[in-house]
Amino acid sequence: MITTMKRRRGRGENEKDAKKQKLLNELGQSQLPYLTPKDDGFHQLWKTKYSKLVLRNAETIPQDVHREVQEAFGLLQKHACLFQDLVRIKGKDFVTPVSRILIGNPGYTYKYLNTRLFTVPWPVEGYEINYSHPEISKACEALIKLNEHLRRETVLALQEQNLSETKGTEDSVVTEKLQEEAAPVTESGCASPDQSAAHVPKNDCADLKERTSYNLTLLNYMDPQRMPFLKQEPYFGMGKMAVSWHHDENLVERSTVAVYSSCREEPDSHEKEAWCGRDPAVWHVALKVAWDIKTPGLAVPLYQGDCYLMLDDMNMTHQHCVLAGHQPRFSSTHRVAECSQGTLPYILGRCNAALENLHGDAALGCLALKSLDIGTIKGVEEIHNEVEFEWLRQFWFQGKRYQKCTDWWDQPMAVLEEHWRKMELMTSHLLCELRKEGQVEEQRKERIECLLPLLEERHELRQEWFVSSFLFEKITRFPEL
Ligand SMILES: O=C(O)CCC(=O)C(=O)O
Ligand SMILES: [Fe+2]
Repeated sequence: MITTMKRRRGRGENEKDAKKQKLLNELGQSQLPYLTPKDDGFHQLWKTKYSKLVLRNAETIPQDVHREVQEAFGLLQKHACLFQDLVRIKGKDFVTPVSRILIGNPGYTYKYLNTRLFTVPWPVEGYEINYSHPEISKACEALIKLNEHLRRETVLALQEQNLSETKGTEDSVVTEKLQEEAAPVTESGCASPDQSAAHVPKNDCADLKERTSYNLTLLNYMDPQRMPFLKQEPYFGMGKMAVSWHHDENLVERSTVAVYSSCREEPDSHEKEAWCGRDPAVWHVALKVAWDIKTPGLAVPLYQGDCYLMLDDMNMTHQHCVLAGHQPRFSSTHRVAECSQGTLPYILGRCNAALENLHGDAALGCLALKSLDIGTIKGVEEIHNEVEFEWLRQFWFQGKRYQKCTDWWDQPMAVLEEHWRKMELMTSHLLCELRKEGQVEEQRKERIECLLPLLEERHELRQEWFVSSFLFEKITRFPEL
């Protein structure tokens, strides 16, 4: 818990840096090779080293999905629902060049680069959701529909890849069967209970469902004309990047990431053959094998409505980045977020557990702590830090952005804040108790030793948040500085 909370630089990051530096040294001045579709060997490279990247051209996606999703992008933009994030990389704060919004299951959150985003809920049964405008409701509906489409495509793609390992004439018959089955996925998530397990040996049923049930999508938008200071891709010379090299974080292990890409085509005016390497006017997703400078990189152009899938463990074995074209572009990136500590019911449960140690009535001012056991104290103060830094400050920091779309988080956040206030009281009660005379000295020492690191952490994190808020305010309000 505590380690995930820290915004400070961890040992892992330093090791990664050293590894990266070693690669850069080996590389020296030269640039690594990469292939695009106009290069010989592009398809061969894709097939051999990037086989878990699957492209679904726009033509394979139903027209109504395209229409509704593209309309949704326009509506979200019209209502100014997308925002640049302040993220923290290697201990430093950065504002992302892309603007984002998270849409997904009600009460879910997704943390990337130390920023926790909260979902604008898409409509699922059993939840009443107020949207601030019917057009935002419409947009969320389109995205859940796209989500379902991509989920089915993913099941098919995973099954096809496993089948491609089986031999001979059976292939086409089995593929046909699976395509029929992938359409309405049953409650169990398998194409058909009696067939799939036998044909898909590596992905057992429950697994397959878990690793394809996207629970949220992170939408990205960027207009390159308005972003003159994009970073150059450093290893291959691929040109300007909208999103730098990374692995997607906080996903269920071996889960697929599915991306819908939407970008108007360039009016056909630029010199087609004037460049070598990738076409700088066209958006691309680029991939490389992690920590490997022998395998050439791959740059795949993305045209209006194209989708790509990063299947299975591809997000772990490879890194990806997004190369900017000339036109504005939206993408919707569907993920299976690892949410064991990232949902509203989870954090409410934690708070309730902490408040169990509170005896009495806050309103009447007669409060007491039930137990001063070191285990209990530690547990409570950890939860106190968790709700403050992982939830409340994250939410406060992002200001009123969620209210542009929905009031969904207002009430739960007020409840969490109320819980946090009680925990503040609990800490001050605890400190009072520890100051009291007449305690067994040994016990008192033990309690202080258990409490101190947690209070120190709270203090440091409050300072960090203060500095970040100040910086963000400055950057967003006075970008010219
Ligand atoms: O826009 C894309 O194609 C992918 C963006 C991406 O990699 C991300 O949001 O993590
Ligand atoms: Fe990504």
